Parts: sequence; C-alpha cells; structure tokens
Amino acid sequence: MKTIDDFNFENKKALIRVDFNVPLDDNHQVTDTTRIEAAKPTILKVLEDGGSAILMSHLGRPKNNEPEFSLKHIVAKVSEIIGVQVKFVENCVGAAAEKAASELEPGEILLLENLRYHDEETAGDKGFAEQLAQLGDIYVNDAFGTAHRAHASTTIVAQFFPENKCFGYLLAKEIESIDKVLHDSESPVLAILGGAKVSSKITVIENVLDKVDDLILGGGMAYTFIKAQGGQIGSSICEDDKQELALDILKKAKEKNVNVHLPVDVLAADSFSEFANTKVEPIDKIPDGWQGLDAGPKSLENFAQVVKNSKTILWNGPLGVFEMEPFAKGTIALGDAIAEATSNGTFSLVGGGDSVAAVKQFGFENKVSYVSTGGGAMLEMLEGKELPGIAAIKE
Ligand SMILES: Nc1ncnc2c1ncn2[C@@H]1O[C@H](COP(=O)(O)OP(=O)(O)O)[C@@H](O)[C@H]1O
Ligand SMILES: O=C(OP(=O)(O)O)[C@H](O)COP(=O)(O)O
Repeated sequence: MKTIDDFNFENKKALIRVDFNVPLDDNHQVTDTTRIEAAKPTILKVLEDGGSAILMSHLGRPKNNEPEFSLKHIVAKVSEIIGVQVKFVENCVGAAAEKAASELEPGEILLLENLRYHDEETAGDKGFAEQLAQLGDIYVNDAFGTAHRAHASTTIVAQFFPENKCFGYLLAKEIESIDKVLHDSESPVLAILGGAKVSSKITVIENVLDKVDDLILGGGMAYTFIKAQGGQIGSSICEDDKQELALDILKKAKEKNVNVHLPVDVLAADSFSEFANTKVEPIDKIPDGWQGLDAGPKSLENFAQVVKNSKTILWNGPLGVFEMEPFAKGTIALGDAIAEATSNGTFSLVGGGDSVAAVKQFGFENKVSYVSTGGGAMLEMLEGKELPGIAAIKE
C-alpha cells in the first residue's frame, strides 16, 4: 500500500476527501477548527510538490439542500488556516465542478459544495463516485471522521484510482494511534458514550461490550435506555424504534459482566434554549413538556468514581448540550475527572467533532492523552472492524 509520500503531485490534481464537518454557530461561523487544521499537512504537501488540491467534504446531515449546510460558509476560515485563498464551486459534480477543476493551476485549492446535497453520496452511488473521480488524478482520503461510512466519496470513489490512491497524513496518523491504544490498553477499560447521534451509535455498543469493563451511557444516548426500562423521559431525545435493542444491550452487558452506568438524575429544561427554566429531576421521572439537557449532580458523582477507577478511557459524545452555558456543567465535570485520572497515569482518548470542540473549549485538550478527529469512526475501530474508507485504500 502506498502512502502520500510515495506520490509526487507536481502538475497533478489531488482529489482529497477531508472531513470538514465542523461545528458552526447561528451566524455560520466555525466554532472549532480542529478538523481543518488537521487536514493542513496533507494539503500543503500537495501544494509544495507543485500540485493543486480539490477538497470534498460533507457538512451536517442536510435533507433538502438547506443553505445552512453550505460549505461556502467555511471558505474564509479554510483560506485563513491554509494560507491560500480557496476557490469554491457551488456543486460537487457536473459542468461547473468540472470546469473549476480543469482550470485549477498548481498551488491552487478548490473546495466543492457539500457532497450530501446529492443523495447519491450517502447511497454510495457508483455513477456519482465516477463523476467525482473525473475531477482529479490522484485520490487522497484524509477524512478519518467519516472513514466508517461506505459513501461515494469515502469508499466507492477509490475504485476509479486503482494505482493512484492513498491515505493523507491525518488518516494515517489516526489509524496508527488508535490501533496502538486498542492493542496496548490496560484494564479496567471504560467507554463513555454521550452525544446526540443515538441511532447510528447505539448499534456500535453491542460490539463494544467485548472490549470494555465499564460503559457510561450519558448525554442524549441515555434516554432511549431509560424509556425502554419504563422511565418517563418527557420530551428528551429518544429513538423509539431502538428501545428493544437498548434492552438487549443491557441484557448482554450483564451476561458479559460489563457494568453499565446510566445517569440517575438530569438537569431538565422546559425548552431547548439557554433561557429555559431548569430543574434537577430523577432521570426516570421527567415531567411532560420537559427535556433532559445535562447530567444531574448525583450522576456526575457516580461517573467521576467510575472514571477514577479506570486505566483506559475512551470518550465520545458530550454529556449535555454544552454549547449552551447552563447545560455545560456535566461535560466540564466529566472532563475534569478524566483530566485528573490522566494525570494519575490513566490513558484517555477523546474523539468526535463536537467532543473535541468541547474538550478545547473547556481547556482539556492537553490534559487528555489523545484527541481524535473521529467519534463514530473511533468507536467502530474499537469494535475491531476495518472501516470501509480504510479498506478501500488498501484493496
Ligand atoms: N441530552 C441531550 N439532548 C440533546 N442533545 C444533546 C444532549 N446531550 C448532548 N447533546 C448534543 O450532542 C451533540 C454531539 O453529539 P455527537 O455528534 O454524537 O458527538 P461527536 O460529534 O463528538 O461525535 C452536541 O451538539 C450536544 O449538544
Ligand atoms: O462528525 C462526524 O462524526 P462524529 O460526530 O462521530 O465525530 C463525521 O463527520 C461523520 O458524520 P455523520 O455521522 O453524519 O456521517
């Protein structure tokens, strides 16, 4: 398998899949630049060789081409970080994209519009992947955060570059670092799963049970489990069709002697707003019209104890809606506990777009052992799976 250093990009167009799925605020400003900075070495290598870079990414999960998911919002930030004025084309395929790509000169960068404005991207459509492939000479995958998706731009497109495909520096570094953690991890191993992507991440839990001693299920992930056990969760986020799976996971965890720690109390709010009224409630008695937006004090005490007793910690997904100040306490308290455990010799790995943003915002970046740009991707590696985006380069 070739690495990016085996290629000379002089007069070549590199088609680079990056993960620029970055958090934006209400004014479409990038609030965490980690994923852009992480892709910089790969982009600079291409430019310094005398090549040009065509960057493709998704942003969020658009359903109807909503304009807030346009990658045009990040052009200025990418230009500032890379130090080159980035060109932008308002479609990732078709005549406009082909023209912009063909006119690209060495040293220039072109950013394509959100890949997920086309359903063919997530469907892994071969014809769409071929259209993307026509834009570049060498395919570089540097999107670790999306390497667990068998999408057109992350996996299928590689078929059209049998000799000319490689990992970028970020993807190569992430594989090496996470592999090392997985093979050298000391027990007890704790995985902490929070966040909001319940349906895509709940399916990972079952396979993670063989690898961990303790499992904390917090954030938006917890409520499906609480409701499945008969609790009242008000209007907290929940995936009703995953309740049976949740019960099955709890049963399997028991059989495998994995200790599952769910929150016992929450900070509930009467609306999804930083100006909402709030109160602490037992997690299984959240009144109608209220929703759990952060962990409660008793839960945080319990979680801190589990963290203290662990030798390896993998964390994906904030414990609350940390973007709003009143609901950030749980994520900060967990970060504090992990930082303290790390200073006492525990290995801690934190991953995920929003988790990394939280860790940076609250100053834990240098107090944990390793920060990964991928959340779901990291968890699926933990399952022991080869990710489709990685396999496609190796094939
Ligand atoms: N109780 C909750 N209800 C709704 N959203 C939540 C809750 N707890 C956390 N979140 C949200 O989860 C999001 C992050 O989830 P996710 O994308 O799975 O994490 P990551 O990007 O780190 O992998 C954050 O934006 C946060 O506001
Ligand atoms: O942010 C991402 O994943 P993460 O939230 O697990 O870190 C990736 O960009 C993948 O996005 P997706 O989960 O919408 O496919």
